[in-house]
Amino acid sequence: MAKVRDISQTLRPGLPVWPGDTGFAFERTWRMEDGSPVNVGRMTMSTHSGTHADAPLHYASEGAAAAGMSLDPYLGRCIVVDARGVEGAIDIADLPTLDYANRVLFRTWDAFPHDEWRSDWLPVAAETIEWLAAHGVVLIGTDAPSVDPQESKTMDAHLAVLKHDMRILEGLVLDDVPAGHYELIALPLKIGGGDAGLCRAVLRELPDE
Ligand SMILES: Nc1ccccc1C(=O)C[C@H](N)C(=O)O
Ligand SMILES: [Zn+2]
Ligand SMILES: [Zn+2]
Repeated sequence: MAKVRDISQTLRPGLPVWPGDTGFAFERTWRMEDGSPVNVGRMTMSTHSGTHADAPLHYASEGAAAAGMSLDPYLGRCIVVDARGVEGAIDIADLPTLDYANRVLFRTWDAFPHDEWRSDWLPVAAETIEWLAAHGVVLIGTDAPSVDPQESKTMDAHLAVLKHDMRILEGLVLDDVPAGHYELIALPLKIGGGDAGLCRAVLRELPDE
């Protein structure tokens, strides 16, 4: 049985979220201790909480919503790239050989900041996204909260993704994942009108080549 690595954040009260965005809340609305036959809960959260897939609607008013996105980009062979130590932004020079992988996941944190909001993440340069698109890449993932810097107003990386109709995963947890090739499985929730889709993202080890 091929090893499966969970690369998803745990959604929980206190989950660090984008400054000013909706915090994660969970409450039980039906309780067995109150005589209900079952326990049922209710969640309140931002669409961009935790590990998620941006929908094109997030960065383009006419873009596809989460429920309407093809699942193909979120299933298949990928390469995990260790980008730790890169200064400024992930540039083309920081890329390894991308043989046999049209999905690229970037690890940027030494240790994923599970308990604090960090705004100093490593973004992906728009030129890098253009280069990746030219080499057949259909999905870019990162352990950062965004492919653009927090203060970006021009959203250059997202707009490069839009131009080539690529897809994005953000908020991955790659601390325990060695660089290399894996099978990615990260299906976004089918949210009608959603600007993003929460994912349970995993990597499955590939058979020895
Ligand atoms: N929650 C937000 C509120 C306002 C502005 C951005 C966000 C984001 O989460 C960024 C998003 N994850 C992105 O795709 O870059
Ligand atoms: Zn997002
Ligand atoms: Zn994004």
